Amino acid sequence: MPTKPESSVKATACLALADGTVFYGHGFGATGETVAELVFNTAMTGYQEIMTDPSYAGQVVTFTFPHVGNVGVNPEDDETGEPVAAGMVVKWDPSEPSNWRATEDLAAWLAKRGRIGIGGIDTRRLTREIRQQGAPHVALAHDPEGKFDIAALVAKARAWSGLVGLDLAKDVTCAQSYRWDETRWAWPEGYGKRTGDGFRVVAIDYGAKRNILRCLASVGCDVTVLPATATAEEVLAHEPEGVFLSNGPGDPAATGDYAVPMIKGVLARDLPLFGICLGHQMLALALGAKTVKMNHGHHGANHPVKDLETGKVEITSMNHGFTVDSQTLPAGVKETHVSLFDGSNCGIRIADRPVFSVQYHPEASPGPQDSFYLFERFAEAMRARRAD
Ligand SMILES: NC(=O)CC[C@H](N)C(=O)O
Repeated sequence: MPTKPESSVKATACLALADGTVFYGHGFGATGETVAELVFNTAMTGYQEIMTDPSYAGQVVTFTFPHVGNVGVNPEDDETGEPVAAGMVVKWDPSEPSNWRATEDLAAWLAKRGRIGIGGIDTRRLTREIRQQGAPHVALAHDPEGKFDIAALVAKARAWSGLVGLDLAKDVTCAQSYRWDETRWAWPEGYGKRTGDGFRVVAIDYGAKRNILRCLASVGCDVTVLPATATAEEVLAHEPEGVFLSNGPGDPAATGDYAVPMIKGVLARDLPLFGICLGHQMLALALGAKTVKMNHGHHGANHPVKDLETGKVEITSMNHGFTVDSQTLPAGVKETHVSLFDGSNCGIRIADRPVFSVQYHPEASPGPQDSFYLFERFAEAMRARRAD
C-alpha cells in the first residue's frame, strides 16, 4: 500500500516497488526516473566506493546506515570513473559534508553524474521488505514539483525484466586495454606508483574496482587490463605469468557465454589464476559448476567468512546477488571458504594448482587486512613458477 511521506516536507521523490508498495521521500542528485533491482547494503562507511562499484550496475542501493553523505565525496575514492549504481535510498537527507578530504557534496556529485537519491525513507521497513520478498524490481523517480504517476511507475517496475540472464559486464568493461601501476593508499603519501620489473599479470575487466588493481600492483604485479570479451589467444599473447578475473555486475551465467571459453583456454596452460566475485563465479562456471540467484544477496562490510583450510574467520566486504552452488562443484575443485551467515560458497580452488577465487572483496578491507593474503598468495604462486 502507498505510504504517506514521513515528514511534513513535500515529497519530491518516490520509490515504487513492483508489488505496488510506494515510499515517498525527498529527492537529491539528478531528477528523472530509473528502473532497477533494489538491494540493501549494511556498510557503515564507503558510500562513495559503493556507488562507484561497477558491480552495482542495474541496482538501486538502500543504505541501512542512516548517515550517508556526511563526509562528502572526493576524487580519490571512486572505484571507477562514474557512479554505476542506478540510485540510492537513505534514511536522512544528506547533510553538509564535514571531512578534510571532501571536495564536493554528495547531492551535487550525484546530480552531475545523472544518479537519483531519495532521503527520508524508513530504510528499516524497506530492508525488511527486501528480505521478505527478495530483491524487488523498482522505479525511482525524482521531481522537484512532486508530480508522480504512481500507476505508471509501478507498471515500469513490473515490466522490467530483471538481472537474471542479463550480461552487464560488457557495458561497464573498458573499451581498450591499459596498464595499471598505482599502488594502495598509505598515510601520508596517498597512492603510490609501482616501479621495476614485476609479474606480468593480465586482469580481465568485467567491471573492475580500482582498489583491486592497486592491490595487485602493491604485491608486485605489472598489470595489463583487458576488456571483458578478450579471448584466450588475446590474453595469452601478453605472455602472462598470472591471470586475474575481476568483479562485475549482472548474471554470471550470461557473461559466461564469452568468459567461460576464454577461461578454459587459459586453464589449459598451467598459469596461476585468481578471481574475485564475478571472477569467482566465472571460474566456477568454467570448471563446470552452476550459479544461482540469491533471495536478496550479500551487500555489506561485516560478513564473516570461514577459511575451511585454516579454520580462521575473516571479516569481509560483500556485494553479490548470485552465488556458486557448492553442490555442483566437480571433483578436484575444493570449496575453501564459506559464509558464516548462511553457509553459501565463498571460495574455491583447484586441488594442487594455483588456481583459486573468492566470492567476497579482499581489496575492500573491512577486516581491515584479513583477506589481503589472497593477493600475496597469487604473487607467491607466480614467484614459485619463476623459481621452477
Ligand atoms: N561484485 C560482483 O562481482 C558481483 C557479481 C554478480 N554480479 C553478483 O551479483 O553476484
